Amino acid sequence: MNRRGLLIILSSPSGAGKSFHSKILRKWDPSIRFSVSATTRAPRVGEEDGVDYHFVSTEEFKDMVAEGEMLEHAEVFDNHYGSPKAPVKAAMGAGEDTLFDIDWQGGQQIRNSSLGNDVVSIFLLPPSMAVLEGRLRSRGQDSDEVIANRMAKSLDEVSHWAEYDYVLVNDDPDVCAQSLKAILTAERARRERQISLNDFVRELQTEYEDQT
Ligand SMILES: Nc1nc2c(ncn2[C@@H]2O[C@H](COP(=O)(O)OP(=O)(O)O)[C@@H](O)[C@H]2O)c(=O)[nH]1
Ligand SMILES: Nc1ncnc2c1ncn2[C@@H]1O[C@H](COP(=O)(O)OP(=O)(O)O)[C@@H](O)[C@H]1O
Repeated sequence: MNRRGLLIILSSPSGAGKSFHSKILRKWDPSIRFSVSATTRAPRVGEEDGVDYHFVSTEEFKDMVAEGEMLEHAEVFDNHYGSPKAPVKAAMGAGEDTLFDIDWQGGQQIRNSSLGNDVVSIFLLPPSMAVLEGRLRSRGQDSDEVIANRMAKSLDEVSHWAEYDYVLVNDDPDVCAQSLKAILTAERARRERQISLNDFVRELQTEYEDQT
């Protein structure tokens, strides 16, 4: 039996390194599908529609929610963000893992949904607040005002760290990437084992029923 794909949720305050590590993970294992969120935020330089995000109007976003097309959705930094449901169901059915770069609200909604048992959630912490601000600045994508807003909200996001299965400090990028790969390798093995044990226990039951 094919295993159902895992839902890998990566959260952190803005600038702590979700996009950076999500790209490394997908390069390491190209079978990992990235959940392309819909957002009402304006595209950044270099972001591609349909690849980094589906950039939509507020009206389009609200229609998607009303039609029940979102697995989860939330308002973050005054914009709407949501994860379309259909690609996630397709990936799970095909036994492939989906990676989400979403905030704590989205993580909580998926964990509390009927797919909660399929979730592996990881929270990234910055090594310090000064480094976090430095990363937001060095990314060179956001205005001072946007950076100040993200810094002001970063500790709200951090306050949810204990809701996650794993928490990593993203200091040395290679060390953090190795930890992420180790987590996925172990979680995948655990899931395979669960399936083979389920089958084995079913065989024991059949054997017993045949004998009695
Ligand atoms: N709940 C939810 N949050 C999302 C989704 N997509 C992105 N986010 C979060 O929205 C926040 C802002 O994302 P973005 O504007 O790309 O900024 P960045 O995190 O600084 O790169 C981040 O915390 C993302 O993880 C989504 O589909 N659902
Ligand atoms: N461990 C790290 N050391 C140094 N720079 C990093 C590290 N992780 C990420 N970065 C850089 O910090 C900036 C913010 O990271 P990003 O992945 O865009 O954050 P997020 O997606 O969480 O908002 C990017 O320029 C990225 O290349």
